[in-house]
Amino acid sequence: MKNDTVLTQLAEVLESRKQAAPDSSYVAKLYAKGLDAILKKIGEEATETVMAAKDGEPDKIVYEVADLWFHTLVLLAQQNLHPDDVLNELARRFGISGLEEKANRPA
Ligand SMILES: N=c1c2ncn([C@@H]3O[C@H](COP(=O)(O)OP(=O)(O)OP(=O)(O)O)[C@@H](O)[C@H]3O)c2ncn1[C@@H]1O[C@H](COP(=O)(O)O)[C@@H](O)[C@H]1O
Repeated sequence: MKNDTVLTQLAEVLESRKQAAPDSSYVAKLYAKGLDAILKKIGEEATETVMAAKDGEPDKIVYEVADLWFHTLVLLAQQNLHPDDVLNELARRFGISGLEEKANRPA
């Protein structure tokens, strides 16, 4: 599966969990707990990412960044935002820097 498809399909699942009973799934439970609980998870996962990087364990870094990204995706959904909003912002920034790099390149 292509990586952008993973994000899109996961976003659809996260959206569907808004209609689910709180005790039916991890994400539904997190929505029910509210914004502060989601933000707390993001803080925890960010700290775990830092610790994994300090330990210098590549597999652990990937695992913790996946947890961090996942919980930021839950936040986006809870705020009625979509991963594309972030990807579009990154693309916009990349477009600007890409143009700057091109302008600075010798002809
Ligand atoms: N990608 C994930 C994913 N990554 C991490 N997690 C959960 O995030 C939590 C990570 O927190 P911790 O490492 O602190 O572990 P924990 O101690 O169990 O967490 P807490 O109970 O303290 O919150 C774990 O419970 C993981 O199961 C995820 N839970 C779900 N997904 C995806 O989200 C979809 C919907 O999930 P459900 O709503 O659970 O069906 C699933 O199909 C998956 O694709």
